[in-house]
Amino acid sequence: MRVDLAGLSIPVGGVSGVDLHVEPGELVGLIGPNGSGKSTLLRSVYRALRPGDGTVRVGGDDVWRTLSARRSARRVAVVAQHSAEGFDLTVAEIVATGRTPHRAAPAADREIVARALERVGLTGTAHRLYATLSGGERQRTLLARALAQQGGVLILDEPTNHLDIAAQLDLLELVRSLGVTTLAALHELNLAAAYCDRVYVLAAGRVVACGPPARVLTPSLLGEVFGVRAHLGVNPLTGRPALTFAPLDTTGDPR
Ligand SMILES: Nc1ncnc2c1ncn2[C@@H]1O[C@H](COP(=O)(O)OP(=O)(O)OP(=O)(O)O)[C@@H](O)[C@H]1O
Repeated sequence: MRVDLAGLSIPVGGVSGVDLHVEPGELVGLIGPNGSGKSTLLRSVYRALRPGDGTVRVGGDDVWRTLSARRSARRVAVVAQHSAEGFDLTVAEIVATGRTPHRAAPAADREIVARALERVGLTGTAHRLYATLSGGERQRTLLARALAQQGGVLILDEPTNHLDIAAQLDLLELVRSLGVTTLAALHELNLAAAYCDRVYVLAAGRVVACGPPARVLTPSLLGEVFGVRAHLGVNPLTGRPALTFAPLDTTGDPR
């Protein structure tokens, strides 16, 4: 399913005139400094924050003017920041809440929940309390809930926050392997560089660059937008683009 944002402006978050699209099956990263408008933009896509101007189309239909909240939730699923609810629920119960927008038979719902748990590798964890899980397992649970929603479009808002490096790589590998149309705000630029098909760079609410990471994440752009010195190379372990950074005003001497 395709996502198209045209002329999107959201005064409350400073987002202004954003054009962005995600092709079916693409993993697109949204990057930018703190406060540049990433979460605000995503919230308008998953119908939590009404834009002041412009359109958000998912699968060709206007999320705000044509689709009801329920129909929109059947197309767009989200793993948002601070999804800390559900501490007294089991993993399977949390994943089952992804079925809320649908009106399916209970047996069909159970089957879909089981499949979602299997896709994220949590089948054996289904009856554990969410509160007892590691950070990585919690994020995989929330991803399974989004998959159970069967939306066709996945929105991820900084999904790797607070995860250790293994859990970060594990989550992005998993998201990539799903092949679901995904728009993800990512703080960790090396994850964006390694896993995204394309990235959009936001600065002060506007798109300042977009394209494949190796073309977009140049030292001059990163200097301009993030105020750091950067080097774009190749990760010798994976062959994917990799960045290293230094503050703007240092010579490289760590003392
Ligand atoms: N409900 C609101 N009321 C007022 N200002 C808001 C509101 N929501 C967001 N903002 C402001 O809009 C700007 C963009 O915020 P947003 O959270 O979208 O940025 P972000 O790029 O996701 O930041 P971060 O990387 O820190 O998560 C910020 O200056 C923020 O303070």
